[in-house]
Amino acid sequence: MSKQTNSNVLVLHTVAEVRAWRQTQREQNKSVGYVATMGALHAGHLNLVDAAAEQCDSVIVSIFVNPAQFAPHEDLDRYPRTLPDDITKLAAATLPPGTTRTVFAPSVAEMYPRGITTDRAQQRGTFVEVLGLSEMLEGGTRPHFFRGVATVVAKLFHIIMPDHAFFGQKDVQQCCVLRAMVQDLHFPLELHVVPTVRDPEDGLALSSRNVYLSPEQRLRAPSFYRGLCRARDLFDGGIVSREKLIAAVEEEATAGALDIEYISLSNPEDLSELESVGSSGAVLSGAWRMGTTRLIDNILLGFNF
Ligand SMILES: Nc1ncnc2c1ncn2[C@@H]1O[C@H](COP(=O)(O)OP(=O)(O)OP(=O)(O)O)[C@@H](O)[C@H]1O
Ligand SMILES: CC(C)(CO)[C@@H](O)C(=O)[O-]
Ligand code: BAL
Repeated sequence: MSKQTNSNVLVLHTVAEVRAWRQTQREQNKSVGYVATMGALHAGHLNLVDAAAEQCDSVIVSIFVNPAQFAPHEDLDRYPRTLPDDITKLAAATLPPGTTRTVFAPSVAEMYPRGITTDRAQQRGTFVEVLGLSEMLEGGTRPHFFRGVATVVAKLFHIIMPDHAFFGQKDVQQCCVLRAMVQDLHFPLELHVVPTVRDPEDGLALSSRNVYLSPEQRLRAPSFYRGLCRARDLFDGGIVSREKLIAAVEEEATAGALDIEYISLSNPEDLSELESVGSSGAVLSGAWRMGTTRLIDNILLGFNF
């Protein structure tokens, strides 16, 4: 049942409601900008909403913790779920006057009519896989992950039919995978990558999973970004070698006693590992663990999306 909350956010829960809403936007000649999220909204998400509102008349945010992108041992059950707060934040966002604000918060059954389990061997039904780009980096540690992301985002694109979709650079490989999916499946939309929003004090990339960090872990977490900044300084000074750029990140991350999972210098087109930054630029990215929490970050060298 759709609901107008806080007076300016329309909250929809079913595919049928979204289809009816989409038809109205079409009849009113409103362009639709879409932001996909798993909720627990923070300033990074709200920055995507701002970007969507700058470009489009009507902004829709999906809030759905997607079981298909979690492995059985991951944090699906404890992932923060804060729908009422999320709606309040969207209601309070300062957007251009007249911007229509809508939330799509479906149930798992609505999104996966055949059911969904995190046990991949037991999954049934239709899935989307972007081969090649999904296997390395994040896909190396989370082999189920991009299949789950591509599947749910393809479903959401079909349901919402946005003109523009906005994703965060923090999840850089996700942007590459989804960009390829849009191209391969001929989705009639424009995909935008929005820069990472960081803590203004210490530069840690905002992430819903930061709430898992203890105060002591939170103090150490920004050392990865400090390493990325040092690598950027080297690159700006003409250093392009993989060894030197990665060593700069490694040194800072080691000083912060981070448990590094990978540090990568990769080609922005196919995410293959590079020996040096060439004319197409490079993505310098990585993942690390702090106890049971896993965080990621990246910077772009010599190119922009
Ligand atoms: N700090 C950020 N800056 C810009 N975009 C962001 C930031 N954090 C998340 N996003 C983007 O918001 C969208 C929804 O992401 P999601 O709901 O998973 O949030 P998250 O903070 O990345 O959570 P998680 O901790 O699960 O990775 C994605 O496109 C993601 O890249
Ligand atoms: C794109 C997404 C909302 C799909 O569930 C998720 O992977 C995320 O929040 O980045
Ligand atoms: N922000 C990507 C969602 C995930 O890590 O599950």
